[in-house]
Amino acid sequence: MSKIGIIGMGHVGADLGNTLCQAGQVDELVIIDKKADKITAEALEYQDAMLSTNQTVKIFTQDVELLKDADIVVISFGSQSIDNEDRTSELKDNAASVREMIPQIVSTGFRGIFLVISNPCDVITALVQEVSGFPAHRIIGTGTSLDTNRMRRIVGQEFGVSPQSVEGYVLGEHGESQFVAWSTVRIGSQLLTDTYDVSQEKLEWMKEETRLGGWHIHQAKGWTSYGISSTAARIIQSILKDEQKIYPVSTWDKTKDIFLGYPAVIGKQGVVKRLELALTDEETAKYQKSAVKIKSFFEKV
Ligand SMILES: NC(=O)c1ccc[n+]([C@@H]2O[C@H](COP(=O)([O-])OP(=O)(O)OC[C@H]3O[C@@H](n4cnc5c(N)ncnc54)[C@H](O)[C@@H]3O)[C@@H](O)[C@H]2O)c1
Repeated sequence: MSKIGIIGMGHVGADLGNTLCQAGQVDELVIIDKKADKITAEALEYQDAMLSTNQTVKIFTQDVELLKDADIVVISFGSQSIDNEDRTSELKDNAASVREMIPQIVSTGFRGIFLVISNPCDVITALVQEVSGFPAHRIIGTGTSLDTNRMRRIVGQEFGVSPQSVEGYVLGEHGESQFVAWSTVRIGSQLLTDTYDVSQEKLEWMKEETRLGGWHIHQAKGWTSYGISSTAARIIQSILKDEQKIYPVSTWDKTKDIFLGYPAVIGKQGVVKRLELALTDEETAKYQKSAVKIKSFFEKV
């Protein structure tokens, strides 16, 4: 029996709930939002849609107490204040929501895993850990997993291969200081920078396109949701099925004492272990810069 809670059922939370229901990925779903009418409507929509896909997921609404025995609680609340190209503009409102909601969830006796999507993702993940008091391995932010998918899409397009055959990671902040760790990027099993005649300008352009990936979508439709909800669904599956798959999630780095995007093995217990990448000196410096930035925002909340 698997049970997932989603707190914050806007574009992202609602899409995630739909993804989980359509795939029959969970047995029970508890959905919570400040907007009670929207929650009622989403529950009805999920039930209507599941008739066509022949899935059965029990939907519960607006009851925090039911999270007591949930496997995972997803944090996807948001504020409307997101500024173009600055995810940190949501910090004040989302930090207030963490302080309002996390103690309520913890006081139910919940002992599962928090999966954090809300922005600024790394800072909110760190705050959820601090407020919950949970061990760091049970707090996971989606981190740079979506950015990594965007990088794979762009590299695949540029080099004429399926993005699914592109491996590698975007690391650091899910935000402006993120970077592509080119020392990890492979097409097939071949290192991109060794195998292809690729200029520094081209690498820089692909990195910028990756960073701007969310904003291109955001500018046109006002939000992004399918990419992050399917990414979150994959992480949820790795936890529920103890798959031990590797995702570049926002995870606690003990040497930096903060959460930021780095590949980790994800299983039933949350973060099983972090990889040990052999980054170049330049990449190590960029990772450090991201850590300093996230920490400085964390210290403000
Ligand atoms: N990590 C990523 O890669 C990624 C990608 C896309 C969006 N996001 C973030 O996800 C969050 C949600 O985005 P969205 O587009 O769904 O926003 P949205 O504005 O559509 O929805 C936010 C929802 O949260 C609810 N809410 C706010 N405070 C709450 C609280 N204290 N308790 C319960 N519900 C609360 C609101 O009522 C609203 O329904 C934002 O922070 C956004 O920046 C992250």
